[in-house]
Amino acid sequence: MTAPTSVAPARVVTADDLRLERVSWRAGRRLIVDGVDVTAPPGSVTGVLGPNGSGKSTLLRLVVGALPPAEGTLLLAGEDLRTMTRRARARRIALVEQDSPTDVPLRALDVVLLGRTPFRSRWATDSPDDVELARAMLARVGAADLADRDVPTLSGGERQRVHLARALAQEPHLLLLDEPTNHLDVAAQLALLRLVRELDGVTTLVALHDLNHAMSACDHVVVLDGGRVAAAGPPSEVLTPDLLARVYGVRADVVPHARGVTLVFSELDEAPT
Ligand SMILES: Nc1ncnc2c1ncn2[C@@H]1O[C@H](COP(=O)(O)OP(=O)(O)OP(=O)(O)O)[C@@H](O)[C@H]1O
Repeated sequence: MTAPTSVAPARVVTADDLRLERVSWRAGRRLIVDGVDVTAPPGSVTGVLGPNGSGKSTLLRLVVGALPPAEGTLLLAGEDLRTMTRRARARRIALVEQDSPTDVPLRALDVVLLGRTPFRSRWATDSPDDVELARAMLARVGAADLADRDVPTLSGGERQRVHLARALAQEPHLLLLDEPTNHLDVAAQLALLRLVRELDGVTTLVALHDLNHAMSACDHVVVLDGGRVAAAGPPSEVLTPDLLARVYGVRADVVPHARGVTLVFSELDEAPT
């Protein structure tokens, strides 16, 4: 695996702001996402946090249009996402799911080229520009050497990078990442968080379990609990020991170090050392 390189995107993309107002989604009679508000300014990184089953993935799937909201307003640069065509949404929004399909019999480069589909006419083949962009995005996520590998033969972390490269090749205005550090080793996690921070012209919504990653990578966080927003704002103001005890049921100690603070977790009833 080669180290990530800093290849600039081929085109400058203008980030869009995202506004969700009172967005809800039901599975049967159960409210899974319950009146959620999110405001993500252009170019910002917003962390979507919360315990297992709190509604993070569902919220991302509502934004990308994979699920129809039951209620609420979803605006991308002021445009109603509910009335946008699938193709128009795909030209503006890219999603990397938690476990993207892995059994497609394609080379990694071909998977990345799928990111260009919304910009091509139906029968057009890959243009040299598209291939160049796809290779640049593989390089950007440190996976240039995987271009000719068959995706089913890749490891979990390698596939994760290929799917991220596919999303970047889509040149999205809004990038949705669901647990992007899953499967990645510690160096690759840090490289990914740096890449997310350094992306120009993209607004990012990222579901994360690692709250220290949220502290270092996000401008804002939205903490979900049972489908509702429990707290929202800058991570250092939101991720307090009180909030973490209430929402996650854990004790959190805020430990200062040379580059800021780290949250150290223990079970609530564990005696302090
Ligand atoms: N299609 C569905 N039908 C029924 N229940 C669903 C459906 N989709 C999601 N749920 C339920 O909604 C809740 C929220 O799921 P979601 O995947 O959004 O949570 P999450 O916060 O992303 O969880 P995790 O951190 O475990 O990935 C869960 O209890 C899940 O079982």
